Amino acid sequence: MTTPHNTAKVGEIAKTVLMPGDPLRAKYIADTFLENPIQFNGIRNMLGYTGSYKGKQISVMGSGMGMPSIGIYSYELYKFYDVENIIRVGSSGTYTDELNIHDIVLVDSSWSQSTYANVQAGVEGDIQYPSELLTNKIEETAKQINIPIVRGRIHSSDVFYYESSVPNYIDFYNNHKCICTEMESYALFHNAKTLGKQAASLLTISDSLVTHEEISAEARQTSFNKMLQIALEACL
Ligand SMILES: O=P(O)(O)O[C@H]1O[C@H](CO)[C@@H](O)[C@H]1O
Ligand SMILES: O=c1cc[nH]c(=O)[nH]1
Repeated sequence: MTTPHNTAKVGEIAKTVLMPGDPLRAKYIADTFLENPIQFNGIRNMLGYTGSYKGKQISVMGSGMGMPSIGIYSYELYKFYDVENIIRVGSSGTYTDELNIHDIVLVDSSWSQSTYANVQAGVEGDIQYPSELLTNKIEETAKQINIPIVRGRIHSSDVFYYESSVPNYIDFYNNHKCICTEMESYALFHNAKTLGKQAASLLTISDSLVTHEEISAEARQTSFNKMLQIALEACL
């Protein structure tokens, strides 16, 4: 079957999907790391590809930005395409000067003010967790290939640009123990749990809320190879 957002037929998407927010990062991953990638989706330019990595079939697809967007794409992958594992591979802004640009964060919980889980399934609470098994596998893989990562709680926000009249990153860091921010993991983790599937999230620090240092839009498409290597190796 196809969906309003995905023209792939069942069987064209692998059991494990790497999911960056940016569809052009999905194309970069397919072009750089997958053998014989075949594009399965282009609707709304939300590019998706299936290819092989060291002999294993893996798919990669953009999620778009924000929880409504990853909510749709991840739900369809799990529910209609028999996908078992989704590993988000995202960019993130750090809330602390203990993290530097290009550091890699493995999410072990996501705090959010989002209503996604409540609206979608009546679930209360402001924290969602990734799948322990998949997250532990990613952590072990990073150790094996000697790429340092930091495991911690993150903030999944509905907002990128805040007014100064509302609490800022200092509050999210001090009072909610979030070390960095992005915009999708909370909804992804909720969908996975609700549908009995696996999800994990790896993030590369692209900018700092503390120092205002940041990398370019182009670098956010193409400079995350270490994080991608961890995610791909963890699929094997
Ligand atoms: O780089 P991606 O994976 O899109 O992730 C982060 O970047 C976007 C904001 O610039 C949001 O989607 C946020 O979660
Ligand atoms: O969601 C995001 C991603 C990167 N940097 C931010 O400040 N927010």
